[in-house]
Amino acid sequence: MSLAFKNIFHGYGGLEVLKDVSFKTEPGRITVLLGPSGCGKSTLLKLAAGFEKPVMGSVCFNESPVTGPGVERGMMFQTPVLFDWLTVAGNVAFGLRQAGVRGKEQQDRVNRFMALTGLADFKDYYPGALSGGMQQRAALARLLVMEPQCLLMDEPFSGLDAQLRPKMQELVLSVWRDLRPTVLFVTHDVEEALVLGHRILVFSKRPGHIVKDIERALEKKDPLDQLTDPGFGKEKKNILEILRDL
Ligand SMILES: Nc1ncnc2c1ncn2[C@@H]1O[C@H](COP(=O)(O)OP(=O)(O)OP(=O)(O)O)[C@@H](O)[C@H]1O
Repeated sequence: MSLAFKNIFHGYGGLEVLKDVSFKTEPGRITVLLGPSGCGKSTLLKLAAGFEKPVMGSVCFNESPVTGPGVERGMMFQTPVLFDWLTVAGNVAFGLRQAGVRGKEQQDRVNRFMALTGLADFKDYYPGALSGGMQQRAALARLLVMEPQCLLMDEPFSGLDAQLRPKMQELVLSVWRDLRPTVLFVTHDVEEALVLGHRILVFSKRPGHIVKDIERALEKKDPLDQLTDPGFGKEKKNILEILRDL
């Protein structure tokens, strides 16, 4: 269940985006990619998802080269990707139907992941009737129902209100406690990186490369408890200093 990036160089036309990036995620842990806008964080997720191939270097999942998208690596975007014409339950069931999972098994899996993401009472709602946070819950349920081993999360909460974000972060932590997926989470928010990350990789400005690899405790408290922890401010300051000096 681990992703390995080896000597990745990538760019678009004449734009150099990633420069010699190598790291391997720990199985069943949350690795956060943190860095300034445009340094290539989302590009790394696209390479992991198999949407693009690196110009140089390799991406492997469980020791096998990534050659294209696969259900074992599920991606979540900043804007929830939902079908407006299907109910929440219909959206969550969509991938299962495509995969030929039907009947009671489909129903059980949809119900399980709607409950896990706090959507049990919203199954007959259409996405347009949901708040942004609920839409992201539905997007997460839709991803989780396919039982991916690895979650690729590209700033999924950056469009949400500040008071909603700790709730969504708690959701990620509770999903992680239940299912222990390997998570690669992109953010440019230092607090979010600290709240979620078991490991934080800090990237330079473009062309992005890793400037700091920070290991953190495995046990994760509730986001609000973490934010008010006396040591939290010091860790945040250390990272902000790294980002300031880039
Ligand atoms: N398909 C593409 N074609 C051309 N340029 C691209 C493409 N995708 C990304 N870029 C450029 O590559 C650079 C890195 O983009 P990327 O989205 O990976 O950065 P990021 O670190 O995730 O930034 P942000 O935090 O702002 O989302 C940016 O300058 C972006 O404009």
